[in-house]
Amino acid sequence: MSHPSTNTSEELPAHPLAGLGWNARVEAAFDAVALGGPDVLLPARVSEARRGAVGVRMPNHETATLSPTVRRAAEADPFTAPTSGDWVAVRRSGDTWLVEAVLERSGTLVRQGVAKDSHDQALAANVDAVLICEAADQGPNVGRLERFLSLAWTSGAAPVVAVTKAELAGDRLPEVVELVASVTTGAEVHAVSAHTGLGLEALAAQLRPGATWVLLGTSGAGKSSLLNALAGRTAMETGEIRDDRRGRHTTTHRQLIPMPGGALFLDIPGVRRIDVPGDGTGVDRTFSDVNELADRCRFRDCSHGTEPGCAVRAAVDEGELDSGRLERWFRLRREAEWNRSRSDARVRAERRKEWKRNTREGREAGRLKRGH
Ligand SMILES: Nc1nc2c(ncn2[C@@H]2O[C@H](COP(=O)(O)OP(=O)(O)OP(=O)(O)O)[C@@H](O)[C@H]2O)c(=O)[nH]1
Ligand SMILES: [Zn+2]
Repeated sequence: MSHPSTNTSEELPAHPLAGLGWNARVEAAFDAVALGGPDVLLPARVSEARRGAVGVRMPNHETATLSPTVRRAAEADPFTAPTSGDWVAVRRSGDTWLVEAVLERSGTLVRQGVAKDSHDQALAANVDAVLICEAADQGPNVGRLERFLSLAWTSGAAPVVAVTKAELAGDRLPEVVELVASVTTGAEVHAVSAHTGLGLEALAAQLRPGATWVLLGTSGAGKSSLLNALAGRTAMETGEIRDDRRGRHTTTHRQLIPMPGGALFLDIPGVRRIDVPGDGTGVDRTFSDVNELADRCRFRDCSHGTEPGCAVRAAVDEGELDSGRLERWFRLRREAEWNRSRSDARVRAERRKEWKRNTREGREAGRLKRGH
């Protein structure tokens, strides 16, 4: 029996933000911006990003406006704008809250900027795990899965794959799961059904307290249904409800959704197009099996075409590597390369602009060009 005066760590009250994923890393990031400054800053977590403002939990729901510094930084590079899941430092100013800083992120899901001059966008920040949903009755589409996996791995968060609507696959389920598992190296695959409850307990056991999750998957993959089944309540609207309300005004509602075991789900905007990030690490990780083979090729710079001693081609010939997977690896690597070159081009263009603004030569160049 514990005595009231014994003050063991178990008896310390939990941090008021513990239920929102507050941990030692975030605390250190907060201290780095909050200590020593003239203002009293408080930590808060972004549940919903809007233009010029954010919905936050601290832990009660509040709205916070972006401070001029944060707004200017977001205008210069939208990637730095506070997004769902971000931890921010806020300050009371009159009767509003001001976001004074966005704390250092870990696990950021990136929407690759695709236009030549476009910036990457942060879809969700401080994500620990990504739950990728692929419906059992529609394929599965392994190419799409590899794209989602690349996106997840690049973020630094750990992917888990849910083969949803598992009961619809009937006798084919083992075959479907095997196909999914064959392209899911280094991540768990769970066959689940929101309707029958199949696999939910095993998946729920993965949702560790304080961990932040994001759902990825195409529209209709069963993400909302799965989330509701795991939560044991209606936390997100499913397809049927939305169809009922079609035509009526709907708000996009982004939230931090608490789960029974203490994990959180971030409800992020649907990812329609999945462009592989220019940072190729996610593609490398997704295709780690192919990369391991490539390490055994005779030539370091083997293109896995017609070179002698190519371990990758040998694996295809021996039936150990699916030729379709090899083709998809080539394609995603090319795409990542292309996206990287585009963002490099944007950075170069911005540096040139900066140089023109800041240097005397630049000003002179401008004057010469204008002819006075
Ligand atoms: N048979 C069966 N149907 C399911 C299951 N889970 C979801 N569905 C159905 O699949 C449809 C789409 O489910 P949602 O949960 O709305 O899918 P979503 O991925 O959230 O869709 P978006 O919000 O558009 O991205 C709905 O009609 C669900 O009833 C399941 O386990 N079994
Ligand atoms: Zn090779």
